[in-house]
Amino acid sequence: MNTSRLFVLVYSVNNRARSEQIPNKIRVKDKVSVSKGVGKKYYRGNTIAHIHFFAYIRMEKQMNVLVIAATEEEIQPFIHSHVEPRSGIEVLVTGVGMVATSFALGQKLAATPHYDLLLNVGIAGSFKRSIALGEVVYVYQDTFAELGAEDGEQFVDSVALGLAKHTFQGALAPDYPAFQGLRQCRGITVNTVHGHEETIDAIAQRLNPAVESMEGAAVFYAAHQAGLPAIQIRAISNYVERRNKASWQIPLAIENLNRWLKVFANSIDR
Ligand SMILES: O=C(O)c1cccc(C(=O)CC[C@H]2O[C@@H](n3cnc4c(=O)[nH]cnc43)[C@H](O)[C@@H]2O)c1
Repeated sequence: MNTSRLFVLVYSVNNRARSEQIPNKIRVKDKVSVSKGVGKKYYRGNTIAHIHFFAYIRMEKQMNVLVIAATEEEIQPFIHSHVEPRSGIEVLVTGVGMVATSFALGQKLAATPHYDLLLNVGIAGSFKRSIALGEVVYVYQDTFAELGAEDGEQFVDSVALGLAKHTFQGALAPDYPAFQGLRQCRGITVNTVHGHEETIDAIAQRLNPAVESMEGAAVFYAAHQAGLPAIQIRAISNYVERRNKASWQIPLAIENLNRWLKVFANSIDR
């Protein structure tokens, strides 16, 4: 259960009653300069006000999160260990790639549009050797990297063509321990995983992404269309390089991703 605190302050200034709701403790401390007791006086701007009533209310609200993954394999440990109906977490397995993701998520949101957060999780490739294999990262922006046209050697993106937006932002992370200390990365989403030195150099020069997946931008796009916040969390399974599947560390990435998911679920389930 996600809880939030609400302060209700009823006070009078020059015998005229006023009230306000103050959504967290810090702001109360900021605003109430003398005391929070009934009958006490405190300063509001230049005016002395008289407090009649001060209540501290603990509100409880279920936060509904849709966790979206391309394959069941990527979130199997989490599915089996944690998700309970009361936690407010639902899982959607879409299939690999932006087309499968868009269709599955579009269908889901048409049937159930009530989510507070869409959370895209999965493994991903990294363009940066400074990111360790297995590291869990927060992808704050994602681009449909192939959306556009070729003009000889040049790539003309869909915005330059006047056809479509190609880059979408994720939401700001909630103030949960799970998000603290995560590396913030820019991502690209592709149909064809980069595996050729020339195209890897070209995309690094054009967009300088940190990570690559096959679904991220599709989730951000769907969230944008539906008016819902979306967050993308990826665990790095491989470097983007000439195809070398033997060096991919999928089990490590899945293990770390699922450990992160547990911490996240505990945050919203408190
Ligand atoms: O065996 C291969 O060559 C191969 C080619 C494409 C994809 C795969 C996967 O197993 C990907 C499944 C899943 O993982 C994400 N992912 C992981 N690494 C990358 C990457 O370097 N570039 C793009 N996506 C990646 C992706 O989101 C898929 O859903 C194997």
